[in-house]
Amino acid sequence: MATTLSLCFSPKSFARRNTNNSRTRNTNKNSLPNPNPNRTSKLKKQSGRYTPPPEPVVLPGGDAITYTRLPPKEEDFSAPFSSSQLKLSEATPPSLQHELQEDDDDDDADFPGNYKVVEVFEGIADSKFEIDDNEEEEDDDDGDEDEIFGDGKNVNFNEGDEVLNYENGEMVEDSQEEVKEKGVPAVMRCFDRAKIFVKAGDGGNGVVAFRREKYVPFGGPSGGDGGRGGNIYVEVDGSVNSLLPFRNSVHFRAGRGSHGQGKMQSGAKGEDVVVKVAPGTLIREADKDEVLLEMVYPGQRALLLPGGRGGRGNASFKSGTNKVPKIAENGEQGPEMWLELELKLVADVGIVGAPNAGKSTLLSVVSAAKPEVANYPFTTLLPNLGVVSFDYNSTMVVADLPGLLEGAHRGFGLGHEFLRHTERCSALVHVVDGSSLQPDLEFDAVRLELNLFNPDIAEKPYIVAYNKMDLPEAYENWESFKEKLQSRGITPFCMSAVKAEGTREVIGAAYELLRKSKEDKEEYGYEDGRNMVDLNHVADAVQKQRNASINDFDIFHDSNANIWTVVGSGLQRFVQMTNWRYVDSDKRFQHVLEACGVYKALMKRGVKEGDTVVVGEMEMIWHDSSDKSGASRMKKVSTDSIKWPNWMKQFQSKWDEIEGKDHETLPQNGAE
Ligand SMILES: Nc1nc2c(ncn2[C@@H]2O[C@H](COP(=O)(O)OP(=O)(O)OP(=O)(O)O)[C@@H](O)[C@H]2O)c(=O)[nH]1
Ligand SMILES: [Mg+2]
Repeated sequence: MATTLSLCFSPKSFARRNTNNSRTRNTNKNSLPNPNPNRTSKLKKQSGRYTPPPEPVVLPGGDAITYTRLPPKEEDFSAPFSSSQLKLSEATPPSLQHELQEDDDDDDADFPGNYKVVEVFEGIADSKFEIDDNEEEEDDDDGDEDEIFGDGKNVNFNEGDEVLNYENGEMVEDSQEEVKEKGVPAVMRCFDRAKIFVKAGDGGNGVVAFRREKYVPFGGPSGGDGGRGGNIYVEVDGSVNSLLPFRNSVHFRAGRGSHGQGKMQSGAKGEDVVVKVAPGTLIREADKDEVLLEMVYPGQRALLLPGGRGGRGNASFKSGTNKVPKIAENGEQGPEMWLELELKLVADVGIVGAPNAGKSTLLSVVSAAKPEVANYPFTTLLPNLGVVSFDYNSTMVVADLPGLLEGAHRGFGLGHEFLRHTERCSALVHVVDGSSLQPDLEFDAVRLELNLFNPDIAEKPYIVAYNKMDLPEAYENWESFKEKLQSRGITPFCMSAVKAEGTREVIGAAYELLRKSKEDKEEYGYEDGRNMVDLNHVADAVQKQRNASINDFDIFHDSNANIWTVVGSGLQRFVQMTNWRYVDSDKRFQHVLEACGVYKALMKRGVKEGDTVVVGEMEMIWHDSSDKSGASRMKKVSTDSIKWPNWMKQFQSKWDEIEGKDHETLPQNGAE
């Protein structure tokens, strides 16, 4: 029994696909003129709906990519806190705002590019910036997307976009999750996560052209291939130390390859796009846990998404049996994805402890960093980094983190915002305030918080530094504290950070832990980031999927609706690259389906006359041919039985209207 697939698009199903599937529409866009010339202006109107974001606070010296500290805004501190949380207005002396402002100026001198005194990345939250993802998705599906690059209008806040709920002036705590974000005034939130959209360039289309030259009769096919689409790279830029630039640029689209031209001219390659990130940026696919890339060392570069291949022109289809091929391919679509970026400090040692324990004081005496030190909790609002150098060759980066409160893992206080930065540290220094009422309980409470936040952090090697030994109450409690810890197998250090006594021993011990952990890592060949992993593995995976054989496919049958769906990435790519404008495309399509065994497999599974068969974005009706001659199946397919998809006709009439009729008529099947 001979068999064919009739290319009968049902207008209904096409309409459905057209709205839901951007790939379908892109294909049409490539192959047909824009039937709606007003679309560009509509787009502009859409983007005009967004209220332009207010100018962020920018440090002197041009575009700031790093905030040292933003001046607190009145409204940020006016939010009521739950009773278990510390009220910042109480804890912060009135002069703080002024001091912070002064600090800004001082710190600027140290930027960028060293860790001397660096406090990192802070975002301003403003509900005006809220744009839901769907809206962005809509923009993405727009036909004009290739021309838009980092439009600066679509802003996506992950940390700062929370809208707090208040009832009668009281904050409504719906769930534990919400508590986490509500405890922190917006101005203190750390802009260390960002969501961006990346899309590699589509390949340019190949064209059908024939050589026409005087004295050269039958010049033959001369349609050139389309150019390759641009690639998306991710690169670590040492001069960037926050994700702040992604507040304004959310979309990164590489250029599309140019279309081929006559006289065998291939299209130009699309422009590459390099996304620059700060050292210590983790990249995940949005809403997935797996880390795709870990960008640590300045200069590291990863090919993330390779551009689509250019479609072949008709010159490439010339063969012994077909010397005048009227066929050319669409360019391959460039892959696209939403990414989540997360910035983690690249610190070797993290200083943790309860608020007011003396963490910042310790950092200030062991490094050149000048963090804010004051006698009230939550002096440190953002992590501070300092470089501790023992000699020329041995240095380490130490991060002083905001104090941890009981319940920090659930979001109380500020420390939870930054705990994730310690995930990357090799060792911790746990500072205990010796002058507190019960230092050992304070110690246990902080350890518990670390454990509850992430057991991996609690398992890191750590030093216990009992501080404020110059105060009598601390001195008195030291022996009992030491004994208690020793009975648990921990040997604590004592120090007076403010007098810089005992601090060298503490930091020396931390360095020892660090050195040991580095040695362990080197054993596993993990240390040199440049050789650590093949950073192109994401692109390789994309490429592998692209190179999937056309013969690898699965068939799914929906017996209720009599729909057969043929799924295979090779086949789907083939369908996407088929340019239905050209006469020979349909023949080739039928031929390939037969050659790769789709017909055979369908018949084996029991496909019947009139069943719907879906391959990629094509929907077809199965047609059993009654011709039983011994000729090959493809020959048996009468060209009359092949119908152009309905949408071709619809668009042809629109095109006629727009162009005023007198253009080259689309070739009709069977017209040869
Ligand atoms: N007497 C004495 N006071 C100290 C010592 N170390 C720190 N302090 C004081 O303790 C207070 C808090 O010090 P910070 O270094 O700001 O404490 P912190 O742990 O960074 O506090 P937060 O950033 O708020 O979590 C300041 O007034 C310091 O001067 C010490 O060894 N002896
Ligand atoms: Mg501090």
